[in-house]
Amino acid sequence: MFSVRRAAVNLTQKRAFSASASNPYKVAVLGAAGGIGQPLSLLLKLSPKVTELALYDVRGAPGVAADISHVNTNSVVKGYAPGDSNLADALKDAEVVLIPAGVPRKPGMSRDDLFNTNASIVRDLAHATAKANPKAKLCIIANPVNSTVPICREVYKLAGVYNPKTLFGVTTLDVVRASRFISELKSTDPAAEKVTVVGGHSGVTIVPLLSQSNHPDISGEVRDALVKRIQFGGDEVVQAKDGAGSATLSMALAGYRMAESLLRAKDGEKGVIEPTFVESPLFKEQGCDFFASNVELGPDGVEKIHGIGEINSYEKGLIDACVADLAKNIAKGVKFVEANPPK
Ligand SMILES: NC(=O)c1ccc[n+]([C@@H]2O[C@H](COP(=O)([O-])OP(=O)(O)OC[C@H]3O[C@@H](n4cnc5c(N)ncnc54)[C@H](O)[C@@H]3O)[C@@H](O)[C@H]2O)c1
Ligand SMILES: O=C(O)C[C@H](O)C(=O)O
Repeated sequence: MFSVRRAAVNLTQKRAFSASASNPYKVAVLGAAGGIGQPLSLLLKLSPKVTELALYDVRGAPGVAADISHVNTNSVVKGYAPGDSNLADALKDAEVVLIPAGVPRKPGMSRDDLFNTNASIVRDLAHATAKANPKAKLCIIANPVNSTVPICREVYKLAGVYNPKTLFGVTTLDVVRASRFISELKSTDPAAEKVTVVGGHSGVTIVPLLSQSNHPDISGEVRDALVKRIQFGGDEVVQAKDGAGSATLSMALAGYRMAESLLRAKDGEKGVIEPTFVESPLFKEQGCDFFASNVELGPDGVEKIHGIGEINSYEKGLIDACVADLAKNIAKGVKFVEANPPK
């Protein structure tokens, strides 16, 4: 027991000292005191790539920052409450900005039911980012991602600073879940299970391409149940939390993975690929300016958008259902900003 603890402490120290191998990076979390924000910030504190952590929330961020700042890694943590130039200061010089700010679902709600509350929260935070630090890589976690990401594009366009390479909807949780669920089914190591998931981030817009996984043989009712579980995995957590919110801990891991991948790519690492919801040519003709697929990341953000690859007729049906819903979700976000531009 003692030696295990020693090993853990040594690992933390080693990580802290290896920070010099990477460039210094500031990361900002907006909504940092929430269910996702807190564990996400903790994981970022453990990253040797992050040298400064800016934690902003409408309530509680200074306390969360004070707490996390005691973790024994070298990065500096600062908490920011609303007022004066605080939000702009939190955003200034950040390489990556993550936005988990917004309300989560309760049982019986769809992600789209969050639109009325979260659209304006995301619009205003995107507006602040467009003004204070338009070059930051902006990662949107707040739901409904299918609409909040287009909202950010419209806000950036109005500010004259839109760059499609730096706007990301975080869909990493869908592939995290997919690899875990398939590993449970097949009794394998989830780390070895890579499942491509494309489309958007809600219900039928989440399209797992099992034919491209290690188990293309999964078929019939087993396949249908697995696809449904991946598409509606978020509901499992919402129901289990019974009114207390949605996925926070698995989402923190997924958000951390996305941020870390962006920093690795910024540091010049080649072949960094993440699934993410970005402005994409793949289904533009069908009304979907945004689409999640595997994206190769580079120092400037999006380097190359991968196509969806070969799919079977069952998956073609899933894509058709996805595109029909997704186009509406995207249009809803665009219309919201037209009618309610940021002030
Ligand atoms: N993309 C995904 O895969 C994914 C996964 C899980 C949850 N989510 C979404 O993430 C969002 C947050 O979930 P949560 O469980 O952390 O919720 P939460 O309620 O626990 O935390 C949200 C935080 O945002 C803060 N906040 C609200 N308005 C703000 C503003 N204007 N500026 C700054 N902070 C503000 C709140 O004070 C709170 O601390 C939800 O919309 C949820 O649906 C997305
Ligand atoms: O399900 C939710 O509402 C939260 C999140 O989008 C998830 O996939 O867990």
